[in-house]
Amino acid sequence: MTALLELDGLTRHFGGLTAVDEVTTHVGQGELVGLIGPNGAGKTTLFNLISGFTRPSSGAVRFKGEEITGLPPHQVAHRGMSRTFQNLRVFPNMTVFDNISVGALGALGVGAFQSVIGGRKRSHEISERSWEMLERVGLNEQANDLAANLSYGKRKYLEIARALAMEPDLLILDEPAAGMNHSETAELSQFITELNSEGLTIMLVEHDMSLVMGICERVVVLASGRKIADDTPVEVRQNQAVLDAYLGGDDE
Ligand SMILES: Nc1ncnc2c1ncn2[C@@H]1O[C@H](COP(=O)(O)OP(=O)(O)OP(=O)(O)O)[C@@H](O)[C@H]1O
Repeated sequence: MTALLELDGLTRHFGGLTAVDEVTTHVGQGELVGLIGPNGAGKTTLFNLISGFTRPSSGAVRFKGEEITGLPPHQVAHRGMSRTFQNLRVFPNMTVFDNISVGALGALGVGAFQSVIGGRKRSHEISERSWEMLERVGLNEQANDLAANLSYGKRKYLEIARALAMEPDLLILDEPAAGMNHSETAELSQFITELNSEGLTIMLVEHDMSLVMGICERVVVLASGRKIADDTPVEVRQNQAVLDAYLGGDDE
C-alpha cells in the first residue's frame, strides 16, 4: 500500500513538556486509521502538526511523497488535506450554503477569489460542488438557514461537508462524534465508512472507543506523547501497554 502520509520522528515541545514525542507512522492510500489515547496524550497536537497549525520541534511530515513539514495550514490544505476541529469552527452568521462554499472555494485555489469576481464558470463550479456536498450530508433543505440555527449534530456534518468540498485526498476528523448521542454516532460511523469505501483516506481522532474500534482498520495509540501501539483494533484491545495507559489515566 502506498503511504499517503508519513510521519517521521515527529516531536513537539511546549516549554518543558513534550506533547508529541518521536512519533513515526504512516497512513496508506485508502486507509481509515484511528488515533486514540487518554486525555492529554497528544492527539490534537499531532493533528495540528500534520495539518500545519503547529510547527514541529523536530521530525518530518511527508504528504503524497513530498515534505510538508512547517508549511502553513492553507498550503497544506491546498495540497489536498482537509480537517475538522474538536471545537466546531463553522461561521454561525453565514448561511449553511455559504459555509460550504468557503470549502469549495479553497479547493479551487488561491486565484479562485478573482475568478469568482471575474468569471461565471468558477462560481458555477463552486455552487455545484457546494450543493453536491449539502445533499451528501442531508443539509440541502437548510441551505439558506444561518449555520447558528442548526442543531449541534448538524453543524458537525456541516463542518465535514465543508472539508469534503475541498475534495481532499486525506480527511482528518477531530472528534466528530463528540456531543452526539448513540443513534447519531451510529449514523456518523456509517457515513465515515461510506466515504472510506468510496476511496477517501481518513484519519480519525475519537473518544468514542466503539466507533474507532468498529470502523477503523488500524489504530494508532498515543500515551504521554509517545506511540505505544499501531495495530488492528483486535490487537490494540489486547495490548498491555494500551490497557495500562487507559487504566492509569482518568479516561474511559
Ligand atoms: N499550545 C499549547 N501550549 C502548551 N501546552 C500545550 C499546548 N497544546 C497542548 N498542550 C499540552 O500538550 C499535551 C497534549 O495535549 P493535546 O491536546 O494534544 O492532547 P489530546 O490527546 O488531544 O487530549 P484530549 O483528549 O484531552 O483532547 C497536554 O499536556 C496539553 O496540556
